[in-house]
Amino acid sequence: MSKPKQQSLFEEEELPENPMPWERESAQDLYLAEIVLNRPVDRVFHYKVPEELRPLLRAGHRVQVPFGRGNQFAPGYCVGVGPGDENLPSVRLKTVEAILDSRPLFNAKMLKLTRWIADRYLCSWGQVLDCVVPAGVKNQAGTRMVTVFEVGTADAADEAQQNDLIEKLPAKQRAVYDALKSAARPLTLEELTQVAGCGSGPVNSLKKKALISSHQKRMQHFENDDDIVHAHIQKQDDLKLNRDQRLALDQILTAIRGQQSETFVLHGVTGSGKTEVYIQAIREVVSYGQQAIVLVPEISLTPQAIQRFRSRFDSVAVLHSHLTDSDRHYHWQNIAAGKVQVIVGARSAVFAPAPHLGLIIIDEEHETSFKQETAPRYHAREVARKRSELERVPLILGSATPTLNSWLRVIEKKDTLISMPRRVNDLPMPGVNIVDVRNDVQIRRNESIGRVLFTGMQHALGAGGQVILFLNLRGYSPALWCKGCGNSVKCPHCEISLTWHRDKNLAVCHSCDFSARPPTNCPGCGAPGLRFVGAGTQRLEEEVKAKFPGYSCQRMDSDTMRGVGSHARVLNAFADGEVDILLGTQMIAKGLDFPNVTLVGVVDADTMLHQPDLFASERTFQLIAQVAGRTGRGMQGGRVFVQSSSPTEPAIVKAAEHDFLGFARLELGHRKEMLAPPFSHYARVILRGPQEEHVEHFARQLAEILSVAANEKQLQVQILGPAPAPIIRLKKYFRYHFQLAAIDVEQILQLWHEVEGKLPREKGIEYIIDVDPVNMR
Ligand SMILES: Nc1ncnc2c1ncn2[C@@H]1O[C@H](COP(=O)(O)OP(=O)(O)OP(=O)(O)O)[C@@H](O)[C@H]1O
Ligand SMILES: [Zn+2]
Repeated sequence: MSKPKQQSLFEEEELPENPMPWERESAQDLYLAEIVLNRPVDRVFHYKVPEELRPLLRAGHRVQVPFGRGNQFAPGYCVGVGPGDENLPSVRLKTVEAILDSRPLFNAKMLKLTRWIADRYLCSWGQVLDCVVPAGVKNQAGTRMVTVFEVGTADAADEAQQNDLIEKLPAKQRAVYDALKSAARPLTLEELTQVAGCGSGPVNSLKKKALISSHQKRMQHFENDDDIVHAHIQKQDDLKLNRDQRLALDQILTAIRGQQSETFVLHGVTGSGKTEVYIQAIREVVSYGQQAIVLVPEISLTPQAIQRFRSRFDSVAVLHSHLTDSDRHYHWQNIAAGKVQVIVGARSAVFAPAPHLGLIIIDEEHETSFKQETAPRYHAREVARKRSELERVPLILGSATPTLNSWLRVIEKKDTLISMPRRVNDLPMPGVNIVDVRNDVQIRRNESIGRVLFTGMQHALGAGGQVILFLNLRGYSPALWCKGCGNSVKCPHCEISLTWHRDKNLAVCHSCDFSARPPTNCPGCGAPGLRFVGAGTQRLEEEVKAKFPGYSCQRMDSDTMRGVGSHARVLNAFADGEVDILLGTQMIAKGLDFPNVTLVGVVDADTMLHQPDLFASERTFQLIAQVAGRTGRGMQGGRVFVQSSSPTEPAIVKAAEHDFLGFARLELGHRKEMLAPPFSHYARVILRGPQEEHVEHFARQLAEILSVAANEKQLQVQILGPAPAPIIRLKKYFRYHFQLAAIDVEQILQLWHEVEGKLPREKGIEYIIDVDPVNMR
């Protein structure tokens, strides 16, 4: 079952060289548990299971075990139980202390899935299991221990004597006794005194007489029931599918009915009605009593999106980041009990403990937020793929701009393509104009809205339409620039320019949250008169308000959307037409469906383009195509203006032409030439430490060891680098990185396993490995 070599704790202890014969008692008689812990080392430890826990302990349980030399108690996960085998000396095995949950948290399939993640993303099984269980489940949030009472005790006197006692009870005690006797379950003191109409005195007296007993019981007291058991929502009928939707659904239904773990790449242009296909596919599995998981990017968990699911199904659990621990615990239990039909959530919802999973859907499959940036560094799409295989259920990857990764799998016929090339109701795709702003007088005057976009906005607003403006930089000015030395002011902890936030008059680092009053003189050369250059969303908002005084404008970025519910408020106001112009960052780029939006402006298409990043082109294409897709969703049509200084850049041109296929062909061509992903796999090793030379030196050392090992073991793994990371300094640490590259990811994994235990350590330097990274900075 488990891949890492099984070792047990006693190996860490000082053992007598040769155990005495009598110590070598038959290991066969022992009942052992395999336990993994939330530590970076991927090892399975053996523990003895005490007699009283034998009938209870199962694989998937969370347990308490003594660990390490000091035998401190630590939580662990039981991944197997059974008789010991003769190869395992029984001496010095430690004993499982307690089981922490009433039921196992993982079934056999989830154990397999998590084991796979540990292997695939080079982390420990314990880390994966610990990441899967929400904190609220671990600390049993929303529950508490209470004392409950029931009649009778274990050491009760004989019956005649007891009856005699009961006969003679004073009225109040008698009332308590009778109330308990007729109760269907044990009662808390509060309940009991209420039913019997007395204080706690009679209860205590009864206890002394051993006529009633008490014990501790864990009870739920979820506070946010109202929020979770959402107010009754007007149910809606499913829509009548158009031809493309029908064909798409039919293919999916065939896979569902055949219990096939097929992966579908649902490539549907923006506004083609993908959600309706998801919903009707879910309808099928729900009719069998099964559950569906729908993964969406966190920022797409808009009220509008949630409403779409809640108005169609009776029980929908939405797992978003604002949930309290107690909400999460509540959801986890309901999902595990099979009471939830549809689970909608961000990345981690891929682990929802649905007992009879029927379908997994990932909407906006191209979003980078499906990759986790801390250990375990899994990609929810790949985890979903594996889960679909283990559970034998289909997986749908939906997007208007699929990743090249998924697209290559389609070309190689590993996944099945479903195309929805038309918008619903035969609405045309919006016309897109690329506006070359290099000679625009307004842009040259340092404004953000050029002449063409300005005229377009006037026209659209004048005709009663709404406008969305997209700019992927928050704050007022992304740089404080010194005329004297030509440098911009950097964060003292990171190699990153500070952004000026005018509302609070702070210079802020968007990487580490450092903030300070902007300096008046250049910290580098001391010259006075720093200039604020470039524009972020705050400055754009100011410009819009000045240029369009008669219209209402709302900014949406992570600065304005801090409060719970603020997202919903703004989007509702926009839907109701109270807001004419919505401007913001990525937050407004995806999934929004407002038919009255007749103009979209991409204020600066080049921001993502000039990043030293393998994926810059792909991301630029996706973002522009997605933003452009927010318009022309109603009968009034729509138009898009894309302001750029690189108007011939293929990613921008192809997005303007709504030509995903053309873009994919072009970009895959480049990647193939470089043998870059998706034609190969990368694993990125990132090192950091307080001193640059040390980090660089250590990076070279590690790269060398890996290179030698690859040669020795004849593994086809190339080492690219090391080099300074694009952000060379972050949060006070210097950073270096290198890539392990291979056609077959297994070769990388094998190489890492080969050297992992033998890699040297260097004081103060930390390193991590990120398999199939999406973040190259
Ligand atoms: N068969 C149908 N008949 C009428 N309207 C439909 C039908 N299917 C979907 N719609 C409507 O079309 C609009 C667009 O659908 P939806 O938002 O699902 O598109 P999408 O493909 O997810 O787009 P995007 O990729 O831009 O998010 C929605 O308002 C939806 O209610
Ligand atoms: Zn910083």
